[in-house]
Amino acid sequence: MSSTESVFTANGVTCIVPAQGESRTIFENLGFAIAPGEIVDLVGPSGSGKSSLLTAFARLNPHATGSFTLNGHDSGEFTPQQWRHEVAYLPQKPILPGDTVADAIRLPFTLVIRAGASGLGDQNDATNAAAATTAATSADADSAHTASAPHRIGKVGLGRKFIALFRNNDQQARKLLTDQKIRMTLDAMGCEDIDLARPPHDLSGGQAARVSLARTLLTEPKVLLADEVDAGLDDENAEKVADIMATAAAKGMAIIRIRHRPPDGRASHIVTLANGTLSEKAGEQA
Ligand SMILES: Nc1ncnc2c1ncn2[C@@H]1O[C@H](COP(=O)(O)OP(=O)(O)OP(=O)(O)O)[C@@H](O)[C@H]1O
Repeated sequence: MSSTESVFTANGVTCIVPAQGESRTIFENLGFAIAPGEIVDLVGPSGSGKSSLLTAFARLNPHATGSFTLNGHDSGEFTPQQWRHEVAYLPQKPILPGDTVADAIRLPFTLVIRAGASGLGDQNDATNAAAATTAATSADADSAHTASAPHRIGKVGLGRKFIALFRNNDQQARKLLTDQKIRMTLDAMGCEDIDLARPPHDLSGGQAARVSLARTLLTEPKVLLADEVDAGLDDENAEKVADIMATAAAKGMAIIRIRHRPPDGRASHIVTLANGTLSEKAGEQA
């Protein structure tokens, strides 16, 4: 694993989940590090704990413990929201509420304004925006891994709340993140095919994956944790998603991708999680 000039490190990471009234250790005392601009692919058998590890890195996994640093600063120096701004978790299934694609992309910024109006906006906008993105997009992770976030986004609970907040604050969010800026950002990512005025539920799977990725990248995390975001996509769309990430990495973002697809030549390292152990085999570099 990378160690020189790491932007992110993890040490002593352990995950113990409840299992039929007892507990089961998924992995124990794992270490990991990644440098700015690196793409590390995390692979391994189904159920080996890849998602559990990524959600642990994002401090979203209540069953995991460990020490984490960002640019040499211990995670304890950050609030969970600040941490998730810098270490952003992107789940496999895009969740894009709102009437239009532009609204869906603006969601984190809309929620920032809402937080400010409620007197909760005591951190900077980007931090809140990223935290909101995580909250809005990590429903899968929440349901699987986060005991402290019992609401599901969707037809009930948090979903409606987000949409209500979204409508209330849309005007201000439009000023913070204009349609023009969104258009330029999407075009720069090779997403010229995505119409901002379209309802998000009309998007193809590949388009939805790219919009979800674009939304997270707009909040400028230092580390992106991408949990199988190319699963279920055809090769062409998987390539587009990979291109967008490679461009972000070229600008310095550290990216960890859980992947089940064959290597695509973009990873700096490929790390396998199996039987509770992380290993990087010689010759597996992409
Ligand atoms: N909250 C939880 N409660 C109980 N068991 C859990 C919980 N979260 C994860 N597990 C179990 O931990 C193991 C690892 O799950 P995880 O989703 O991290 O694996 P994975 O490698 O990402 O799998 P896949 O490749 O199929 O997505 C699985 O056996 C899963 O059932």
